[in-house]
Amino acid sequence: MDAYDVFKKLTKGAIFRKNKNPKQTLKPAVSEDNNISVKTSKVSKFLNNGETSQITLLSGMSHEPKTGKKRKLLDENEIQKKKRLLEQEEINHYRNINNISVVGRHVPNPARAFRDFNIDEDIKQNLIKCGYTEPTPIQKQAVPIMLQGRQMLACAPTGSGKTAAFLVPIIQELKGPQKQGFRALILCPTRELANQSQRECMKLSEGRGFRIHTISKIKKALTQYGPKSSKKYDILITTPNRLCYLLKQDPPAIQLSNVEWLIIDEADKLFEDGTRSFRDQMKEILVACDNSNKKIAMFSATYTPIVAKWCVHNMKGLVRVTVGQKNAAADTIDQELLFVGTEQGKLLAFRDLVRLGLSPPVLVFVQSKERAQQLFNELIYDGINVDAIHADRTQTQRDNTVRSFREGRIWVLICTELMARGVDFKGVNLVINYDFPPTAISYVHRIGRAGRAGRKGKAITFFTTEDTVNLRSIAHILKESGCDVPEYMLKLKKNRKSEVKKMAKSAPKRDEIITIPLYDRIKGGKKKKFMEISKRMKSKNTKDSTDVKKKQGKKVSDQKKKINFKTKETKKKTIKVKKKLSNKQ
Ligand SMILES: Nc1ncnc2c1ncn2[C@@H]1O[C@H](COP(=O)(O)OP(=O)(O)OP(=O)(O)O)[C@@H](O)[C@H]1O
Repeated sequence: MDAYDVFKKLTKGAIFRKNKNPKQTLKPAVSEDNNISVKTSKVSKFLNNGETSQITLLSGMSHEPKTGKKRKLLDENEIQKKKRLLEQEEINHYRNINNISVVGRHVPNPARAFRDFNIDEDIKQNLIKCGYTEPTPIQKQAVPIMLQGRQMLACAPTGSGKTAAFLVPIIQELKGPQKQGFRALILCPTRELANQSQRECMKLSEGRGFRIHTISKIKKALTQYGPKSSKKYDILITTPNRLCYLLKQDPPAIQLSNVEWLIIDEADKLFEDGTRSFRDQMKEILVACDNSNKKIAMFSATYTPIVAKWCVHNMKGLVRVTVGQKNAAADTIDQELLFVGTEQGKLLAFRDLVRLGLSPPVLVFVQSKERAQQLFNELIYDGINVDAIHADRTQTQRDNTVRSFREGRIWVLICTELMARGVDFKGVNLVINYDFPPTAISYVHRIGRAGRAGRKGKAITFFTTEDTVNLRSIAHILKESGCDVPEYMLKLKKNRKSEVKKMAKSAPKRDEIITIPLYDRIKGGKKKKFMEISKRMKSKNTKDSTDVKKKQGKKVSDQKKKINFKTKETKKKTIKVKKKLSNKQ
């Protein structure tokens, strides 16, 4: 068999086509392509030193060992490459153990300690003065990103230190006070949160002399920030509502052209759709911040696709950072769902909790300001130091209540959704959702008022037969956090989107929060008594029976009088409470 026969046998069935691109020929013995050289070098590892140096890999391809300078360079490159790979692996591992995930190009490495932050010494000292010994995971990753001037969307659990994560880079970047007007703008959904962030900013920037403003008096603000003002202010922390009011003046009562950093705290709330939508206000503010070097960073404990989509389309070089699971509750909170049957059952359950011993401070969430007032009227006579905070109270009243709660003069604070986001009360031991939260996201924020900064907390959520719409999704949040949850809740049917939306927009109608008046409670017994009497009357049918009837009738009418008196008493009690409240206000 000659060579031709062997070739024919070996290529039996193979189809040969003409090479369409004759330029593409097999690469020479040692390719310049890195991949091949890496592969070949791997092969060369198996050879003993100085052993036959030429290996034929494929017909026509061979590995020629490099000599001298060329070889050294190649080895050096390889070492560098391996080093980089190892470093990246280490960084990934560090991110994993801190539950940090990032999406974006060339994301800066997370810092391990405050000393790794590329910031001035005085800020590091201020962090230590605040009692912070180590950065939290979101601070580890977000601070280096913002210090590089990158735009960011950050999502990290409630109470995980997001405020300092955006304040530290801003303080570093702005360096010191200037007369250029506001250079950083921080938007928050409520004034309580704005005040709180201002306090944190003052602590972290101590010694720098920044003028950090919140808009507390709108009349004063109308003249304070106009074009003719001294512009001696640096950082503005406010709600979109107040800011838009100033922007709408003709000419605008505030200039935002020098804003370098725009921070949107509780971003998903500020991008929420609705009747009193923040979204339109956000548009106006973004137009007013017309500095071409402006950078945006958004922070929240929860995430909605709308925000992510907006960021992807509008923020160049965006980095997305997530700590832990998206939209999950902080793992320091022990969560419980408590079935209370009916509205009346809620008061009984609450009083039971008090009887067993509550350890203040406790936050109680209800769905409306009316219900906050109703619950307050009930609890004020239970000997608990209680107060209520809601949008109908003046700002001064709200500030006083928050201060009293922080200082421990109020043990139980009844509040509405107003306090669900961002507000940081140190040491809140227990959150009670008296009314079921309107959405799973609201649940995460409400219960997030407990278990902050690594401390333990508890959350109890009452639910009745009416509260089925979000039960399943909230039950899943409990499960993901490792809390006990009955299996049937997880298997509940998924609700229609329209139902979920309806629930989020308007709270369900609920019976008034009031202890059933004595009159109503006796009513059932009274009926029973009448039945007994009439039965007896029928069986005896005697003159005596008429006497009994008269006697019983008299008793009942006496009782009625008493009941009337009691209901009058209850009414008086309510009037008293109302008077007390209006005096307080
Ligand atoms: N590095 C740190 N070490 C210890 N405590 C910290 C650290 N950073 C912040 N804190 C504290 O943690 C608490 C929660 O911080 P912060 O209010 O910023 O949380 P958050 O993530 O914004 O929460 P939310 O999503 O509810 O708004 C605050 O009391 C703050 O002082």
